[in-house]
Parts: sequence; C-alpha cells; structure tokens
Amino acid sequence: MSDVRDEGGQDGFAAELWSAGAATYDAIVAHPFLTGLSDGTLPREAFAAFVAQDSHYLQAYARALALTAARATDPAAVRMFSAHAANAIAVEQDLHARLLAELGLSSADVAATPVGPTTLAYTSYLLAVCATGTYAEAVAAVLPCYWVYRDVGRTLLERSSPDPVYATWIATYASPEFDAVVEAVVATADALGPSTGPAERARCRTHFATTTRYEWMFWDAAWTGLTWPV
Ligand SMILES: Cc1ncc(CO)c(N)n1
Repeated sequence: MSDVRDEGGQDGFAAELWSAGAATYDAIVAHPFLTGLSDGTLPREAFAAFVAQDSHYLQAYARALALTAARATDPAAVRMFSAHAANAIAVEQDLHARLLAELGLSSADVAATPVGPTTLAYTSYLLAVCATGTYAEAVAAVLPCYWVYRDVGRTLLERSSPDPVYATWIATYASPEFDAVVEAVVATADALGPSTGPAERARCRTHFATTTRYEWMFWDAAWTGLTWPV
C-alpha cells in the first residue's frame, strides 16, 4: 500500500502536530482492519461492529466540535466547526443508515449496542479536552479525526474494495468534499501556531498523539471484537 499521506504545510503548526502522530498513522494503514477493507477480506461482522460504535462516536464527536466552535473567536472558525458538528450528525444518520441497511442492521440494533470501552475512552477524552482545554488544544484533539480519515480514504481509494459496502465507505472519506473540509481545518490549525506558546504547543502535541492512538484503537476494537471484560 503506497503512502499518500498529506502532511499539510511544510513548517506550520499542523505539520508539527502531524509529527506527533506520524508513527501511529503508519500503524493505522498497516492494520488488518484497513488492509481487509481494501482487499475485501474484512469480515462483515467486524465492519458492522465498527459502524455501530461509530454511530455512538459521531454523536459525541458532534458535541466536541460544538464545544470547539464555542471556544473559537474568529467568526469563520465558529461557523466552520458549527457546520462540522451538524454534519457529523448528518453522517451518522445518512451514511450509517445506508451502510446499516446493507449490513442488515437497523438503527434500533445500533442503539441497543452498548458503547464499547474504546469508544467511551476516546469520546470522553475528546469531550474533556474540548470542554476544559484551550481553543488550540481543542483543535489539536479533534484534528486527527479529520486528517487520519482523509488520508486513510485516499490510501484505500488507490485499491478501493471488491466489496461494494466497503467501497461506499472508502469513497466518502476519499471525496473532494471531505478533502476540502480537512484542508480548512488544517489551515485553521496553522493559523493558531504563532499565538500558541511552547507549553500549550506541547499539550497540543500530546492531544494529537493521543487521539491518533485512539483512532488506531477504535479500528482495533472492531477487529478484535473488544467488549467490556466484566
Ligand atoms: C472514530 C472516527 N474517527 C473519525 C471519523 C471521521 O469523522 C469517524 N467517522 N470515526
């Protein structure tokens, strides 16, 4: 699988953040869940587990983006993150409704699926940083959710998938529309660099590294069928 990741501006704050998650990104694209998506060998049960947890995730992610919007002072950023919060709910309802129908699941099945340990850990971390951190910290925490999916979408699109359900999912994140969304957030992160001091930048790198790790763990949880041990 060739490496088509896009690290944004050369020396900007976004590129500094990306460096904190780059090794984890390499592990993500090599994960059997993702190689299985593009070669079609991923068991449908693992994908269904992912989509069910992603429905729970997107509801919390929308709230994290709304918190990020509330902390922004630049009107363009308030508008952008608010729109993305609304869109996360729309994706939850539209993309997932289509995927679930093809997987033979209903939204009631998903609602009845308990929020898994990794989903709860990831969403709790996102909501905590976005509620109690600075604006730059909130942006750094949510950035991998956009960036990793865009780069994963691009990488997987090179081979797409023999499975039409997986191909639908890949095409969503590899689309020019999603790319434009991600580029706007990367530019927003870059714009924050000059006004962010060294201690805050270090916290931002930690958040970016942590949520990138949670992205790996999210796919891994669906792959291994992780549930609560007791
Ligand atoms: C877990 C996860 N991270 C990021 C995205 C992209 O919005 C998603 N749908 N799910």
